[in-house]
Formats: sequence, structure tokens, C-alpha cells
Amino acid sequence: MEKQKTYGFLNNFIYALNIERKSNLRLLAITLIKPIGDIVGTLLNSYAPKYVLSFIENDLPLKTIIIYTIVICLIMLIFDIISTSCYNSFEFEYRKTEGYVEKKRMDKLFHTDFKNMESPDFLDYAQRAKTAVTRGSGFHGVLYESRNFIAQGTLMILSAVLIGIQNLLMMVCFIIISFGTAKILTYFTKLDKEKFSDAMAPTWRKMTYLESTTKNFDFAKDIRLFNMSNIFQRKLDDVNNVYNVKNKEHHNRWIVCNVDMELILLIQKVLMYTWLVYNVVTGAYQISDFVLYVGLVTTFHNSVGYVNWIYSSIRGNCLMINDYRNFIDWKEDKETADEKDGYITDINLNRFEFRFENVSFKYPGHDNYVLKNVNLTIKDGAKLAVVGVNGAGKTTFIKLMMKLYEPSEGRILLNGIDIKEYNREEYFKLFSPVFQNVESFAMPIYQNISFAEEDKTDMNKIHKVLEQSGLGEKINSYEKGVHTNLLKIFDKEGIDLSGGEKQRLAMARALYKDGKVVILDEPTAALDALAEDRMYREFENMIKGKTAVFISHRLGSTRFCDKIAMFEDGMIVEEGTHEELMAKNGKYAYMFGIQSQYYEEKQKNSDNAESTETTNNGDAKALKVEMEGGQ
Ligand SMILES: Nc1ncnc2c1ncn2[C@@H]1O[C@H](COP(=O)(O)OP(=O)(O)OP(=O)(O)O)[C@@H](O)[C@H]1O
Repeated sequence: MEKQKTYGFLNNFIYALNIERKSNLRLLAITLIKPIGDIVGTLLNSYAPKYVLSFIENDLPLKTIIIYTIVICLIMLIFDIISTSCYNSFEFEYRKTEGYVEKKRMDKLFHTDFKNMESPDFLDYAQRAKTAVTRGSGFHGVLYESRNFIAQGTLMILSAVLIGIQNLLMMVCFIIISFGTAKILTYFTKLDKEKFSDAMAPTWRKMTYLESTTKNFDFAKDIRLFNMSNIFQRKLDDVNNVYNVKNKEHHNRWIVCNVDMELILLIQKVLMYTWLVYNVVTGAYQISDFVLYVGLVTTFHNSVGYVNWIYSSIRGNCLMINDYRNFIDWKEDKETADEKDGYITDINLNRFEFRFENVSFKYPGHDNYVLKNVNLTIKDGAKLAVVGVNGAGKTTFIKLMMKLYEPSEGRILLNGIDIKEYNREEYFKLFSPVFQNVESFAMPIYQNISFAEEDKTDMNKIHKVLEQSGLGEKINSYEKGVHTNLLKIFDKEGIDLSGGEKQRLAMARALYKDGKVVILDEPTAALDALAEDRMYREFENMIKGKTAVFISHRLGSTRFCDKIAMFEDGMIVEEGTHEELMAKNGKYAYMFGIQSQYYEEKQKNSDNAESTETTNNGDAKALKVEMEGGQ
């Protein structure tokens, strides 16, 4: 688990103000101007009754009293307007700052090491960082309350000084009481952050998963057909139960805190009123003084309460900002950091030879090795087929080759240089991958292929690769053609593609990218036999002269490769050409034999059906294609 860095309260507070300054200067201006309106407005509220009363006590003419009173009211109105307009524009202006911090958070998620995306620790921090950018907490909480903190803090000091001028002892008592309540609040805020916010992060993560899975169209079919609602609801009940227990503790904690504070504040009120009533009874104060000091006492009392609450709220929100900073600054692996001095960023190579040297690998957080002491060379321009049973380590092998993970032991070299030395983002650009599981994104079709804005997309090339991957006719049949949106998230008329069509889309992406190294991981798993036949012909064009790795369960389809590496239990157990491996009569030959038998039987049945029903011979041809993967 990543060690959390703890920044002080002030450090986090300044960080939030800095974010405010960088993202929206107007918001910073509001933060500074609103307190002026609040302070003057509140003090006038205390002084206005005293002055109006003193005009009467001093027998001023009625007309003068009315004019003075109107002037006082107008001044109060001006400061009230300043305060209210700042208050109203805060939410609107905050939108920019919200966008700024959210963008930083998303950037981290987009660029972090691939392995972090499956690390529960990292995902918990991602969840906490999300809380820090949610309205009402984190940055919003700190910036919103900082205006009130400045206003109420100043009012607290001013009213304390004004009271202190009259009675120093009282002022000292009030200050001690305010420190006492502040201490109680700090204690409860810290306790609650640990016992509630932090402890709830894994529960939020689970809830988010359950919620997003339930409404995800990709899962909707399985959920219904396998009647998974019960199991989902049970899991939801489990997390809800944890939430309910923690939430109850959270609320009880705050009730205890409030009661403690109210008891202390009661002592303060009793002291203050005793002092004021005594002075009026002994004739030391006039009625107008009494009214003024009641106003100041109330202001002091309220501002102490506010300052405590606001301070505690800002403190709690600063702890969330601390989490946000820990997430944004989450240390990436040194080897894969983006802009490290000395890392090779210019990967303009014209030959691509990969060498795996004693490579072993275990997934983060797991003890078992998924790859064991793999030694293999893929020569420049060579086509390597990787075969083996499910779970043998084939996909893991290419994930390592593409630098999505790093070897736990050993090293991988490209042209003799450890791939650790290459800048990750530049290195990714080398590859054109086609995976078996393909995601379509809620974007127009052309963008699902180029991953660029329209003005940076070569539309002719888009049409060409769509034709090559067999999607051209389908896409052209839509009114908006390549501008048709996929999925219905941004466009009610968006379309969805079938599994096979998605795989063709992946092929179009790879063709468009035209990477110098081609990776095909079961690229035809979802295709029908005829589409597969066509795709293989495209592959041959696509990989001509390039280094390529091809994973397939259809052993016949690997014959166009120069070399076959057979994986078993994370190790390469056989290596050579198809003919060499067949001659060896080992595991590869055995697997090939079993598959041939199956397809021969299928073909025999098809032939029988063909002779008796004299049907077309398309199926038999398709079977032959299926076995040989288009060869
Ligand atoms: N992200 C992961 N975390 C932990 N273990 C994983 C992860 N991905 C894969 N594995 C494990 O690693 C082993 C090898 O998986 P891999 O996907 O490389 O196999 P494969 O040969 O490509 O299988 P298939 O033919 O089914 O695609 C499997 O036992 C799998 O459970």
C-alpha cells in the first residue's frame, strides 16, 4: 500500500486557495470581497440600534433622527447587496474550479500505470479523490467556507476586542471557552474522518461497481437470463448494511459532539448575561450601551460558534484535499514515469527485434507466477504465433511486451535496449493491437477509429480501413455514415455493434493506426467463418514486413507465422515452425491432432448432409476456412 503523505491544515488550505487562483481569479475576488460585506453589515446591526437609541436619549429633532436612521439603513443595504451578490455568484463561478480539479483527477486516471487500475488501494484513493471534488465537500467545502471563516473570524476578534475594552476578564473567559469548543470539534472531525470517510472508501467502491454494473447495457443480458438480480441485491444489501452501521455511528458521534459543545457554550452565555445585567443594574451602562453589548455579545457568541463549525468543516475538507493530493501525486513506477530524464522518447526505429530474457511475472497482489523464466527472441519482421490452453499466459506475455506491466524478474529488450528505458507513451505508439474483447466508445464511428478530432482525422483513410475490415457497407448504410454515434449515451439515435462487428472495428483501428508492431490476440474469436477468411487476408497485408505476434486457439490459422511458441502453465514448452513441431510429435502436434479430428468430423457430417440434401457447398467451404483460419 502506498504510504500516505500528510500535509498540514494550513498547507492544504493554501493549496485550495492556489487552485482557486489558478482556475478562476473572479472566485478568489468573491472569497475576499464577501467577508467585507458580512463584517460591516453585522457590526452595523449591533451599532445601529445603539445610535438610534442615543439620538432619542440626546433629544435630537425627529426629522434629524429619521434622516440619520435612513442613512444608516442605506449603508446597511449597500453592504447587504455586496454580500448577497457575492453569495449568489459563488456557485456559478465555482463551476470553473470544479472543472479544473476534476480534469486533473481524470488526467491521473487516464495516465496512471495500467496495473494501478486493478489495484484496490489505488482505486480507494481514486474514490477519496472523487469525494474531494464533489460539491459540498473537499475543494467546494473549503472555498465556500473560507469566505465565512474570514468574515466570522474577523467578527469574533473585533467583538472580543470591543468587549475586552469593557471587561478584560470576560474576554479571557470567552477566549478559553472558544478554544475548548474548537478542541472538541477538531477531535470529532478527525475521528469521524478515520472512522467514517476513510473506512467507507472500500464500501463506496463496491457500491459504485454494483450500481454501474446494474445499469450497464453490456451486462443486462446476463443479469436477466441468469437471474442475477438476487445475488446483486444480496451484495447490495451487504454493502448497505456496512453503510448503515457506519452511518449510525457517524450520526451518533456528531450528536455527542454537539451536546458537549452546547454545554460549554451555555456557560459562556450565563457569564455574559450576568455581566451585562449587573452593569445595567448598577448604572454603569445606559440602555443604548446595553443594547450595543447585547448585540456584540450575540455577535461574539454566534461568531465563536460559526468559527468553530467552519474551522472544523474546513479542516475535514482539507483532509479530503490531502487525499486528493495523494492521489494526484501517486507515485508512478520509476521505470514507467512519463518524463524522466534520460528516458528514450524518440522511438523512431526502423527495425524491431524483441528479446525476452528470463522473464517471470506475477500480477500485483498475487503470489503465483503467471509467466516463468520465459526466454524468446522475435526477430525483426518475424511473425510469432503464441498458442496454448486457456490461462497458459499468452495474453500476459503480450501485455508485458507492450509494457502494460513490467516483468517481476528478467528483462525485455527492444533492439538490445531494455524496454524500461523507453518513454511509456511513445512506446505505446509502436503497437497496433487487435484484442478479442473490444470496447466501443460513446463517440462517432470515425473517432472510434482515429481517436482524434475531425480536423485531425484522415477521413479517406477511415473509409479505406472500414472497407478493409468489412464494415464499410454497414456504416455507409447509416444516414450519418462515419459520423454516426456509437452507443446511446450522447446521442439517442446512437447505434450498437455486434460482437463480430466490434472485432472488425478493432481491426479498423489497428489498420488506421498503422503501428510498426502488430499484436493480434484472438482477433477473429467473434467472427463467422467467411468474415474470418476475409480478415486473415487483410492480416497478411497488414503485417507484411512488420514484426507481429498472433495469439490463436485455432492452430491451423497460425501457419502463416514463421515461428510458434507453445505456452503451458506460464512456460514456453515448445518452440519452432509448424512443421518442426509436428515432426517433434509433442504437445503441439497432439493439440493440432485433436483439433483436426474435430474439424474433419464436422466436415464429414457436412459432406453427408450435402450429398443427401444436395445443398450448396458454402458450409463445407466455411468449415475448411474455420479450421485453417482463412489459409
Ligand atoms: N489482472 C490479473 N490479475 C491476476 N491474475 C490474472 C490477471 N489476468 C490474468 N490473470 C491470470 O493469469 C493467468 C494467465 O492469464 P492469461 O490471460 O495470460 O492467459 P491466456 O493464455 O491468454 O488465456 P486465454 O487463452 O484464456 O485467453 C490466468 O491464470 C489468469 O487467471
